[in-house]
Amino acid sequence: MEGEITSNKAVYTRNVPEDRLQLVEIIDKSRAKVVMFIGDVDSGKTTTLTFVANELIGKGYRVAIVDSDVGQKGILPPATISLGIAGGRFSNLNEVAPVAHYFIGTTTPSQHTAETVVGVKRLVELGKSMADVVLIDTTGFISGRGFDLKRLKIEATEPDLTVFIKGKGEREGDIRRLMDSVSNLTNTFLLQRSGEVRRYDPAERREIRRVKWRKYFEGSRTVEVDLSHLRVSGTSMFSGRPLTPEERELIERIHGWVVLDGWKGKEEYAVIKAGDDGKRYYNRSVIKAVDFESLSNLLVGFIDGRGLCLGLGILKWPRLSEGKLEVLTPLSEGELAKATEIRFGRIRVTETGEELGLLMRDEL
Ligand SMILES: Nc1ncnc2c1ncn2[C@@H]1O[C@H](COP(=O)(O)OP(=O)(O)OP(=O)(O)O)[C@@H](O)[C@H]1O
Repeated sequence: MEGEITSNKAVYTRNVPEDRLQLVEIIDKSRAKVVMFIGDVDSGKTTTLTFVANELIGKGYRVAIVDSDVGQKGILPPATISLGIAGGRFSNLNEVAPVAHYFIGTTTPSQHTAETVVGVKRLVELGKSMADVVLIDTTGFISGRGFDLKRLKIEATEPDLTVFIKGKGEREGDIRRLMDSVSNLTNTFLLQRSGEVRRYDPAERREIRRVKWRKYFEGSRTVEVDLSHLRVSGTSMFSGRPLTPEERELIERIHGWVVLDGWKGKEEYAVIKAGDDGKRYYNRSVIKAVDFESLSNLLVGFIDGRGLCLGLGILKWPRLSEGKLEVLTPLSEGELAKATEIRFGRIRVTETGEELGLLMRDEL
């Protein structure tokens, strides 16, 4: 089973419906530069994209792939959006060499719409400058907020062609509505759903992710991150001025917390407190209280001066009084030296791939 799961679930196959060949012809004839693939969960998006990419490579195209399927990434690392350039034919997205990443910090885009759109846009632009055609893989999140997300991605990247895979059951209507709503922004093409697609339940999807996390963090080591050298983003912690002893005492007295560290921003406070007392009644727009435990094994990203993600880390131990973080990362000294920023994610995960939980966006 492990052998099967170490590769991505989508692999190259020629056993695809006829309309995929028609699609390749359209891309070739129209010289489409940006093509986005949309469909519901397990509808065959990645399998279709892999087929189309290989056909185009066979025709001599230099193909870039933007993998924005954050829940089931083919191009590592997980929880980012990645740009890869195919060096030649490939059977599996994980063979495509990554050239740039954008940090999302979690495996579901629902609370990170803005980051997802910005990331896809930036990597598509980069891909356009490096390849003849950019193929964009997306998540199967297409209803509710997912509907808006897909629309926004299309508005931002202006694909020459957007490929939809026919939905099944109630998803059929979602796909039709989405297609209608963007038909003034992009050319659209509706593909049949392959009879070969197979569904993966949440436990199987988690298991596939577990293997990928483990692969990414293999051979990692703990490094000391000095916060006086790196900017912190993705959280209201570590910014503003430190609390005065009086403020700390007052907050502790009012709320009955043990405050480990805290900062005063323009108008709001952020504190790290020991233990979760379960109290949620305080006004979070005034004070953001972070449980120390929720920082353990939190995913972080190392960001370079261009705002792109160099790689990931797992926060192992915040040494608050020293202004330092101990972070497990596979990045080399040379790569870490390019980081200007450390960004906080919203998933807790171990280096063996065990997902300990997602955090709400406003929790940090
Ligand atoms: N033409 C095909 N022949 C054989 N298997 C297929 C075919 N199309 C899809 N599958 C299988 O169906 C499953 C789902 O396909 P795929 O991973 O491409 O879907 P997806 O829409 O990209 O999924 P996700 O929602 O995770 O992004 C995979 O196991 C894949 O191998």
